[in-house]
Amino acid sequence: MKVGDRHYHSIWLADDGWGVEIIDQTRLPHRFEVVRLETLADACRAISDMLVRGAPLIGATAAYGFCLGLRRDSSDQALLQIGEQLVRCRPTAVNLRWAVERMRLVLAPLPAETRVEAAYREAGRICGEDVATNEAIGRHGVELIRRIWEEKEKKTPVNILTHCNAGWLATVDWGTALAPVYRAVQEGIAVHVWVDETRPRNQGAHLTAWELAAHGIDHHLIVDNAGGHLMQHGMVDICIVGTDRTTASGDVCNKIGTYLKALAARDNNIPFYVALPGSTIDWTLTDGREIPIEERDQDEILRVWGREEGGDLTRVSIAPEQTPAANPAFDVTPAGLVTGLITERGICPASREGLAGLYPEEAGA
Ligand SMILES: CSC[C@@H](O)[C@@H](O)C(=O)COP(=O)(O)O
Repeated sequence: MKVGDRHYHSIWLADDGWGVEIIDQTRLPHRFEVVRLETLADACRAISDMLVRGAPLIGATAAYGFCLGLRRDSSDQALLQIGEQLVRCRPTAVNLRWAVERMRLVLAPLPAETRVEAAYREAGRICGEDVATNEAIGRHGVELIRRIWEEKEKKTPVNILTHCNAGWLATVDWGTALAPVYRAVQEGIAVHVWVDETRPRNQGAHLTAWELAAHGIDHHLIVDNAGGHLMQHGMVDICIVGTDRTTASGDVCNKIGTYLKALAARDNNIPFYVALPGSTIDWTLTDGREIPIEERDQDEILRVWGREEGGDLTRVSIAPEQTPAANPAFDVTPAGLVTGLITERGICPASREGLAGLYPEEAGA
């Protein structure tokens, strides 16, 4: 999507054809910095330290991490070790495992000396498919927004609430939850987005707001606790969020705080949709409580990053020095609270039957 006048993807191959370039998302919105990855360790650090984040982009980075690792050693043993190292970087987003398994499956049968080239080809394919998938999510999801727009007789913008960042920065392009929003804007539908700040890492304030501002899309940043109030006062027409892992029965695991938004939406009869690519479905799980929830460093809660008036980036403490913090990074919204799942294959109920209808080959496997 757009950064200034240029069209960017969130990850791309450098001009030399082997280095990998990413946007350092820990520096946004204050600095736009491109970082070059040259080794498997670089890719692992980019994922664990969240220079890249968002389930689909984590998967894409892992695929390129595989390429970088294989440049050093493309033996059978390395193939296993690279995958294991990548999978350990972050536990919740299943796209990481999905990408690693896909790379292994393609590369394992090949002679070692041909693996590097094949790995780059496959990583490129994963990225290309991600763009097409998210574009399709946008095409299906926009119909929900259009329906509300027509119900409002096209008189006032459709108010969409979103949590965390499930925009183009979280994928290779387009985003999942924001793809229908971008599409709506392209089709001339008036939208306004309520952007949850998304403590503690503020992906809403730092990334979603930045993306929307760059595209001139009407939005307001709100604190995480404001959503329920806005819903009670008729100021939210629809919630659309992303997911890091969806069970075969439609439970969705997303950024911490998503569940509370789903509860408030249910209490206020507001449709609550989750947008996802097929690669985010974990067909091995039927109960969201089995999803591993990442526990991150307490520092993310106890200190906040910001820009001083002079322009320098700084970090300040916001709690007493002796206060410990607990930092679960994701929560699970049970399928019963989800109005529907927006996928690249269409929209379905958040249920085993709904998902099986769209992905019969996976559900039956
Ligand atoms: C299309 S992204 C869906 C999710 O990955 C997104 O909503 C999210 O929770 C990201 O969490 P993050 O911790 O920033 O990686």
